[in-house]
Amino acid sequence: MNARMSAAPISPVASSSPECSFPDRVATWAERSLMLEIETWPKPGLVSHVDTGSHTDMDADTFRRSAIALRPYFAALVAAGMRNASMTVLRKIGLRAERAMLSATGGVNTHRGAIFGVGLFCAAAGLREAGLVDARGTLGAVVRRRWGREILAGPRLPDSHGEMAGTRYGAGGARQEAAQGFPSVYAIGLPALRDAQSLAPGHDEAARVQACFTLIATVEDTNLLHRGGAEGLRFAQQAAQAFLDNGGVGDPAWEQCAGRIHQAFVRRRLSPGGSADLLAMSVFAMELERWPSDGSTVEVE
Ligand SMILES: CC(C)(COP(=O)(O)OP(=O)(O)OC[C@H]1O[C@@H](n2cnc3c(N)ncnc32)[C@H](O[C@H]2O[C@H](COP(=O)(O)OP(=O)(O)OP(=O)(O)O)[C@@H](O)[C@H]2O)[C@@H]1O)[C@@H](O)C(=O)NCCC(=O)NCCS
Ligand SMILES: Nc1ncnc2[nH]cnc12
Repeated sequence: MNARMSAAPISPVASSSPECSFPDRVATWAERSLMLEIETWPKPGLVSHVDTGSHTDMDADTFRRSAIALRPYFAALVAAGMRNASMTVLRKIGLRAERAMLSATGGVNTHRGAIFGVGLFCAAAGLREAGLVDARGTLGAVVRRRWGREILAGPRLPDSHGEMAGTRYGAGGARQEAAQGFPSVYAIGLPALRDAQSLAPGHDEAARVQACFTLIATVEDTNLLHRGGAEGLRFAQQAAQAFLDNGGVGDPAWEQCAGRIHQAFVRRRLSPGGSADLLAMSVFAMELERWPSDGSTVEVE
């Protein structure tokens, strides 16, 4: 594998500075996870530091401005989790974050799903740090146990792309993924990241590409259903699976192969935004789910 140097420097995680609070440390990593997702190419149909994929209204800088704007809201979600806040409270913070996102992007929806998913992971990190739940549980398990029922019962956005995909195709979307504890992160994205990084240490961008394709091959992404219907979702999943069956990033010609698939998505205007968010969440979990140093294990359900 030959990794590509990121085009833009990623701000160093401030976790080493002693005066940095726990919410700030987690928010720094949440912002960095969104930045690393953008600094990954090729991601079929998606925006990266190389090109804008299937989009004409947003580019890498749009996402970077959004990620920077969201950082204080991720910190607020961590702090809310430390206070054992309800989903109603988290939702209010999330809606303020969405307004900040739209202000930073000139009205473009870059990260609504990521505000929800990464935001829930931030709140779960706070709840776990406060000792209010079993420290051995994953962030996903904490989300499922503490807020899963409220997420499913909570208010819905009747005209959202996700709701329309749910009504038309029966897709569970982001809400179902969250209520189940983000199985796509723990059973698909995170293992793919770890396996690829162990095969080729230091080639982190290639590992993120591998994880992205692995997610697209499996996730019922409502963005793909919104833009391409059931046929578009099937095309995307089969194309991603073919890349993996051919060896993924372990194949010497992987970048050319992945680039061709990227262009095939662009020709069809397909954009797996949900898989992009789940990739960012998998990167986030890589840091937050470090195996405890005392040798005990993190409970992965
Ligand atoms: C709970 C919500 C996430 C609402 O979800 P819902 O499904 O009702 O509607 P959407 O607004 O469509 O948001 C879902 C977004 O989640 C991502 N996603 C899709 N499939 C999955 C999946 N299987 N698992 C996980 N996540 C998934 C995806 O987000 C990304 O794509 C975005 C771009 O979206 P869009 O603009 O529609 O796509 P385009 O193709 O660009 O549109 P056009 O150009 O064609 O117009 C972007 O959002 C990415 O993040 C889905 O979009 C949540 O919205 C909600 O209720 N929020 C309220 C606040 C809150 O509760 N916060 C909690 C804080 S802890
Ligand atoms: N890189 C990306 N491109 C398009 N939509 C996205 N949603 C989240 N990340 C994205």
